[in-house]
Amino acid sequence: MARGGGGGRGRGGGRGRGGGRGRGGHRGGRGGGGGNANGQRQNYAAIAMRNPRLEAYYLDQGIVDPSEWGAFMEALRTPLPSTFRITAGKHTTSQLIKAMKEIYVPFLENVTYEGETVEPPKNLPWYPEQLGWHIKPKKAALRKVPELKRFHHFLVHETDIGSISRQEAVSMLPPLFLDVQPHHLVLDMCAAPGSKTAQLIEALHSPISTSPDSYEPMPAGLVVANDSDAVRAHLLVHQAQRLPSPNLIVTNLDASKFPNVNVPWKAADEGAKVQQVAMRFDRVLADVPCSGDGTVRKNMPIWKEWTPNNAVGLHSLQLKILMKGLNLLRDGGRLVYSTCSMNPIENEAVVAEALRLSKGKVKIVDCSGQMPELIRRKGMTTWKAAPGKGAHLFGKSKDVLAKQAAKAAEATEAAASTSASTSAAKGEGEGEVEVEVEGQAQGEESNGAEGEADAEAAGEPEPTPGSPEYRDKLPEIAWIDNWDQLKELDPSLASTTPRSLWPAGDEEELGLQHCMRLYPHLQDTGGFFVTVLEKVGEREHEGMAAGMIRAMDEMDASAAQAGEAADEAAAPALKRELSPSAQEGEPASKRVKEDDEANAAAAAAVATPDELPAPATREDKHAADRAAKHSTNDGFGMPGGLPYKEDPFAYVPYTNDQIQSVLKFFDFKPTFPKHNFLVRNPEHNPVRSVYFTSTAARALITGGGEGRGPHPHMNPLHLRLINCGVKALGKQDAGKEVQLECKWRIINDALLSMRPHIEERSIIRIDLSDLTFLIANYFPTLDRVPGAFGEVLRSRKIGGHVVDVVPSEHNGHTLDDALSFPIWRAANSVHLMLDKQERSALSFRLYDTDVSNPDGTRQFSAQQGGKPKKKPEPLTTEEAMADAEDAARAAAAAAAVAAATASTSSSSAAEAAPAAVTAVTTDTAPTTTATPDEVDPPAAE
Ligand SMILES: C[S@@+](CC[C@H](N)C(=O)[O-])C[C@H]1O[C@@H](n2cnc3c(N)ncnc32)[C@H](O)[C@@H]1O
Repeated sequence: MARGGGGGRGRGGGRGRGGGRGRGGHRGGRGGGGGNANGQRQNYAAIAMRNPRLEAYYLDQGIVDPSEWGAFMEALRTPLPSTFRITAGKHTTSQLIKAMKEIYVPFLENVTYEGETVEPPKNLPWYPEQLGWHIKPKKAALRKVPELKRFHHFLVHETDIGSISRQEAVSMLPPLFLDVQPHHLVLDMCAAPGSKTAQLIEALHSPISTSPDSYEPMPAGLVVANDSDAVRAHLLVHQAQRLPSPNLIVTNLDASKFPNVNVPWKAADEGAKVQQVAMRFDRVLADVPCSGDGTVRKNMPIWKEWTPNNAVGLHSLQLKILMKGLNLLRDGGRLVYSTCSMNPIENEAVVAEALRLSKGKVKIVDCSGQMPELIRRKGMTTWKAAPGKGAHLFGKSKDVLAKQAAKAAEATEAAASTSASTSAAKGEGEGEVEVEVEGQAQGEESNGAEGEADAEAAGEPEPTPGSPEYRDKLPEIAWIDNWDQLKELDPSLASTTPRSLWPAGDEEELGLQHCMRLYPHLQDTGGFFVTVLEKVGEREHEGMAAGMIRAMDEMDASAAQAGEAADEAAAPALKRELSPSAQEGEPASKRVKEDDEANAAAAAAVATPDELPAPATREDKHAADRAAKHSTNDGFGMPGGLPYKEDPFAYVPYTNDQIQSVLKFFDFKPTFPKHNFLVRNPEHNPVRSVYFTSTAARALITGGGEGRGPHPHMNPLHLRLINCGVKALGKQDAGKEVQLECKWRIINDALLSMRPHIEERSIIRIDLSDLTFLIANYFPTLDRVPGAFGEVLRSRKIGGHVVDVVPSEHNGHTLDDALSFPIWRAANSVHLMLDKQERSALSFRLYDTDVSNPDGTRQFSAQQGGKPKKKPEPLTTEEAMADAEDAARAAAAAAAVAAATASTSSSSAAEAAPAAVTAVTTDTAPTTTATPDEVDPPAAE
């Protein structure tokens, strides 16, 4: 098998490749450096995969048995396999599983690269329903070996349209342990770039514990995905478009200050009244910012930047986020705390303190019986802390003093036989020979690689990894026994160091052994930590989503009644307004003034302390936000006090004439949640695009009281809401001459949620040959559309329609499951509302070629994977890996296009072999980054 990067002890040897970019971010690493003890610059690649301080730290911590040390370190120095998940709940799901097992695995069975057999893709044994996969070949092999290249193109394409997600194996674990059900309110506290959010959305719509194909278009629950970094939060919005869901809300807050928000809620009891209640979540994911040393296999700069201090600096924030998550969890609810760090300071120490602070209200769940194929280690019940940079602590720490005394004795003995003294100590203690200590004394941090390099240069035999002799060659770590000792040594440092860094003796009692540690050498993954916590209470409680929906239903019903009554009452008033004689001599200006006063009084009456009584004018749409920023409510706050700049989120009354035209033209059933259309403009009117959310999302967005200025409600301000739901309707211009009954078309992203609510009589049924015609032809004139489909089309009104493609055969190709698509029937032509890439992906799944492209090659969007609004900030920790994947993906895609364009023949074995994949059918709602709005408005006729 070709293992990327080879094995061995990893001292240099040019393995420094792949992985993330050189970024500090939340890791807190210093970067830079690269000079050795003699001031010479070292080759980055030569030191890229070793860090003696990291080894010393983790050997001392005892994170794995010393006998495993060699395997552990070797795994850390070996590139990660590529891993991916097949998206659950899509119509593609079972077909893609089938394609992997029956087509790609056999197809890739006898592939060799540089004389070695390449292992075909394998299932991740612990991932449910065979949805998780990994493949190990080197990236170069993916580019050079035709069979692998072919497979890679398939992965890239399916990833772009959301049928496959590339994600590190261990990063897939937290959502699985969270056990999300369709009725759950889920909070993803630190969500960007969103790989776990995608799993949460999938689980909400299609719990994989049932069937991977079961899909609920609009479940009762909700996923609130939050990230404090505005650019990354927008990146998350962008990523989430691959899995469009009316049940997703994206917010941009410091998770440690996530506010309590009120939502309308009604108990199930008969006669219960709608109340405003603080929202509590059934499930919370706290995948917190961390030092990320578990990602070192992909994130090479960590080798260089790692210091014990990175973890110490994050501990308090991690604890605050976890405590906030537990506060927001309902009784009986479940929270998963995870990091991609192996450091107990960021893991067990945080969980232990949260349990202590929760005073018996929270417990760790023993998940050892779940996913038995997942090889994991128990949580640590004791650990050490090294909170300072340390030079001054070194001389005084008991542990270090004892070791230094021993070393000094050894050094005296050695001095008799040799005068060689390589890196002379200039620190405080005699015999303090570590180069790093010298560096620290000057206020610098070093990873200690220099000392090791010196030893290596001296040609000494290498001791067994993990042995005491091995440890002796590594630098000392300035361990401090407890907070009191730190206070003695450095009162100032102690004043800023939390006591919770150290174990308190109650760790086993707290159940920390039930935390789960994943190490790279166990199942060829990254390093990871995951713990499942449960708040004491009734586990199977229905949660709040059902009550929120009941409340919305009741309020909608009363609003409808009130509306009817108001209409009746308004009729005479309107008449009076229109009749000069009815004004009874009262000047109009007086009436306006009185109305204003009455409105102001009404507004004051509903204002909560959160709401500020400064009505903003339409022009100054951020006034409310600026005012709110100065309020005491943390929910408005952002690090740096950035103003909230989003356009308003306003639901459109279903009585609106545009919405009415949509409901009528598309023939929506009474079951359709017609109150859930939302717009994003100050006028609160459908202008260009209309969005659609679930009812629980509407409850959250419209809760929190009446807003000010353009913002109709307060919760979007409290939450710094940046995105919700799916884009559902796009306005279509059909030219001046054409009178449209309905100017709106359904956007493909939302069709999956809307299709079940459209009357069957309005759906146009077509077969695979008709679909092929639509894929292959852009804007064919109506007279060219063949058969019964052509006849039906010509009889339909101009406007948007929905076609169902029924299971059928065409030219030896089979469509197994029905598909639905939006089309636009223009005056003289018809158009399938999919962009170029969606057509291409669909066509490939159906026919293994692109029938919309004359040369049959795959077509990618101009911007691979689309483009976020702004250039994203450098990514940190584990998702740097995902980012690296993305970069690789983009490059591979470009290479694929170039290669495919250059290739004139498809007769190679690689091209021909997976033809059987044509049995694979497509999903009902393939998604892309470009909406039909942007790609292909039908030509004006
Ligand atoms: C480990 S990453 C999350 C990865 C993500 N869960 C995924 O699976 O794609 C940590 C995230 O936390 C965010 N973050 C850092 N500090 C935060 C805070 N105080 N509140 C919320 N998010 C924070 C970072 O911007 C980063 O996106």
